[in-house]
Amino acid sequence: MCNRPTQKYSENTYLGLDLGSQKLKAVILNSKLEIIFSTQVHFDVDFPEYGTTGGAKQGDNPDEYLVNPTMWVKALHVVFSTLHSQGADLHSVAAISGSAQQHGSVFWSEDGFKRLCGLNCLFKLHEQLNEYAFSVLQSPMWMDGSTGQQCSEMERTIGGALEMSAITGSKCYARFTGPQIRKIYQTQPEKYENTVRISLVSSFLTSVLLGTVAAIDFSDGSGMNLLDIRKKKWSSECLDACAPDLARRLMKPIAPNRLQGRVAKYFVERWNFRPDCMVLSCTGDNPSSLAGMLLEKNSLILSLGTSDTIIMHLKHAPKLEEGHVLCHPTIVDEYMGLLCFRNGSLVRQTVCQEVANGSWNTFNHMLETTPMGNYGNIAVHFHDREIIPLAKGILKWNKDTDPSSKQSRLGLKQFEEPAWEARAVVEGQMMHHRIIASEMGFHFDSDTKIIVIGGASKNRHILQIVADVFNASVYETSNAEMALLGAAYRARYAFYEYREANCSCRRCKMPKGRRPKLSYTEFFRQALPNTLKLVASPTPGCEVYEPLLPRYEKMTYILAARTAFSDYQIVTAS
Ligand SMILES: Nc1ncnc2c1ncn2[C@@H]1O[C@H](COP(=O)(O)OP(=O)(O)O)[C@@H](O)[C@H]1O
Ligand SMILES: O=C(CO)[C@@H](O)[C@H](O)COP(=O)(O)O
Repeated sequence: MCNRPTQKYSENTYLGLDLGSQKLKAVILNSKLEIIFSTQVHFDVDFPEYGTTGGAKQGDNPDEYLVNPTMWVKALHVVFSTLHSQGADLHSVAAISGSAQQHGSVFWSEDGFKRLCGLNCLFKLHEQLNEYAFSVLQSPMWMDGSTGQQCSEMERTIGGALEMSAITGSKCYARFTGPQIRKIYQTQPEKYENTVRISLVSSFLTSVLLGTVAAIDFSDGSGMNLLDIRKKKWSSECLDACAPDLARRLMKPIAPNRLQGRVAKYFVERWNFRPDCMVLSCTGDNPSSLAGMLLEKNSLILSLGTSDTIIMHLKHAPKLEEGHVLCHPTIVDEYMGLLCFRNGSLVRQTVCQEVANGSWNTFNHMLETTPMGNYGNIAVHFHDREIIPLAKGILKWNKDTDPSSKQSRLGLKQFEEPAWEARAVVEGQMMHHRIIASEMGFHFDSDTKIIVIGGASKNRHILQIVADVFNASVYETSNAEMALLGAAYRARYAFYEYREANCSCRRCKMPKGRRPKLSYTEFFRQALPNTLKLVASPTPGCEVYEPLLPRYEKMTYILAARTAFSDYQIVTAS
């Protein structure tokens, strides 16, 4: 049923959305930036009809991870309906923004484009943006690692991995959208031909809110191997190396702080949004987490969501061999560094299931009753093909394993105690994160602050291992949902900027450069209390990890060599 808009609301509010791997979450903040409404949809649990595990379905090839985009549309409908039925006054929402898993893509058909522009409030969103709206119904999502061939082809055309990284901030990575688009173009050419627009998951979210296809923002656009991150334009060489007639399908990219438009009439008529409700570009979940934090020097964010990621602020864009440089989501012409580890929460969850019957309490008890260093028992758990290094498999060593022996390549079948398995998975992951972050140039010292966010950051036992392995203090924020809050904060700041630009008071009539407009950071430094809380400090004796780090690294080399060899065998066999 369509609603007739009411015109009164008590205060302006701000809506943030986060379309993560496993859930769609929403939050409404009041003018004091307090959460007044929130809701979420958990895909695996709430939508069993889509048959997802961890928010995706495996394709024919074990490295393929796919999502039917109509699931996300349905989730959006359910989230808005729930907020409305909770009694949220959606007429008070002055601005909306969102965050979404990075790299995934959505392929709009011509029919879908028309349906999006003509949404009818009498029907549900997913009754209109259904299977006819998308030319590709199995969209690749960030966990997909099946485009090794396309990565090599694109890099070769551009002049090598370093050249690709110099332009786009990253060498080609299998989950990045450019190689994924190339794979669709090569393997399903008729579907590519029938695609009028391509969105990232974040710009798909913006598109549904706007009722037309939205531009891709620079920050999330940096995760495609297509954007020149310094010139802030699509790189014509990269587009040509990817697929034909791509610029039209992607449209011009846009600054993350640019307003994309007003909310679609559909939302006004169906859920009583006000017609002038502003829609700011949605962006990737990692940039959005950075927007949710005011990071100090020496701090890095460790996000323990579905993936584990490390996020840091960079003033300039270094040229890297591994890892990613992205355009900063809130500071023009600055950058962020990102490392992503595919084997994060889902691996911890699997081991928790195996050794503790899925109970985090039992798992935590196991962590509590085992010592730092785990008596020398180390495990590498790359259940899925890891991103850095490209390696898949599980390898376990104990203190007696000789790295130069033949046996070290096979490792142990299992440890003697289930509790050692529990500690080994978490310690191994954190050793891996530390090694790769150091290789990327992050210098850990006694001033280092690690700020943890994401689903697993509520687990204090895991956080203690983070503090010990990194030998650094670990802080949590009062709300671990930083990507979600970052979205709502960006909406809040966009409304402030808009007000400042359009205010006609004497102060605001001053010539531009003299107006004391607050930057994003200044605005939130004033508006937000310091929410960081120390939750774990390194335990005396944590130097025990120093000799374990090179052993762990050696184990990852063994798995990487094994993976490269089996890839080589597949290529030569075909
Ligand atoms: N108490 C806990 N201990 C460890 N991990 C947890 C705990 N609670 C939730 N998690 C993990 O958090 C993950 C989800 O994190 P979240 O940030 O919500 O995901 P996303 O944003 O990627 O959809 C789950 O896969 C789960 O394993
Ligand atoms: O691929 C990346 C970053 O490069 C992932 O971090 C995705 O952005 C998914 O995020 P989560 O759902 O795991 O938080």
